[in-house]
Amino acid sequence: MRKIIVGSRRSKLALTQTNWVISQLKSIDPSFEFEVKEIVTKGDKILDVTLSKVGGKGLFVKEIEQAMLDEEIDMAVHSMKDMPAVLPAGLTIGSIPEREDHRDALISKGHIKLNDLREGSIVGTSSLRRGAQLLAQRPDLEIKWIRGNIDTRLSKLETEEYDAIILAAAGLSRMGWAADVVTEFLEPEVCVPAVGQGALSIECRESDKELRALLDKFTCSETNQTVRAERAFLHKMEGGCQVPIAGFATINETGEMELTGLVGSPDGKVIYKETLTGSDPEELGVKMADMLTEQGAKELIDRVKEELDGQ
Ligand SMILES: NCc1[nH]cc(CCC(=O)O)c1CC(=O)O
Repeated sequence: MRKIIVGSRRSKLALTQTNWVISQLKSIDPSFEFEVKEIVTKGDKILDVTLSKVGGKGLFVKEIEQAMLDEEIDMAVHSMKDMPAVLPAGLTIGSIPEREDHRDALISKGHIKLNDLREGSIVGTSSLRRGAQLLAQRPDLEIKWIRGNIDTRLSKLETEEYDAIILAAAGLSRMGWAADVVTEFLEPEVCVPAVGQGALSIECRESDKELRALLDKFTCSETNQTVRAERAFLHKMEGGCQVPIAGFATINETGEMELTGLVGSPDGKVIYKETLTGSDPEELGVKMADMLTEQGAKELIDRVKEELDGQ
């Protein structure tokens, strides 16, 4: 019997996701055994700085990937949103399971909806993407950075001066908290989700054929396609998470893929946003990036990056 060592961050969300994946894999093939090994990443240790300033996405996954290359662990479950565009040599995405809720969720004191928040309300988010899109609709709001795990952020809403916070619906759903805390789910028309939001990425060694055969059975073809289109867009834009970038794809009634891409300025004053349809995920993502670039998105990204570097 093969025993799979699964590396996981120590946060409640990471462990919940990891254990959920393990239970699903066990029901697909009961002949595998699993053991969870907790790993504390740099991203978990740095809690008081903006994510974009401390090195972005890679932060949460690098150490886990090293452990996988060193064969200390065999696989890891990541939030797709936290995955860098390019994987280290020797590793692969073995599975992309069906996507959870893709939307952002507003959680406010007194359950006041976005449009009804009083003028000047303070909204907590550490995401430039969320900040820009909120400000585009409600320039009067004050965006205040907030860091920490989901539970930390929820308690900060209670104890600090925030009127509302925005979190990914998926994380709240996986924790079983969504029904209790969410004031309003923000549809993509209101706030385009982060690339890969709500999806998971199961990473393993490229050479691990046995595990890959199992993981392959757990892949959702629709999620795989749509996330690939979103990630191709993100990769071509070269934005990282230092600039407000959003991307969300679905498969519509006619079976065609529909991708919405967005690039904006952090203050929400400039927003480039388009929706395109197509069938090849990578082609569609690149087409979106080219289109927004033509409109001026690339210059905006370079300008925003320069401003951040100068801080
Ligand atoms: N930025 C951190 C992060 N990475 C993944 C999730 C959970 C949601 C998901 O799987 O997309 C969250 C929390 C959040 O954004 O509220």
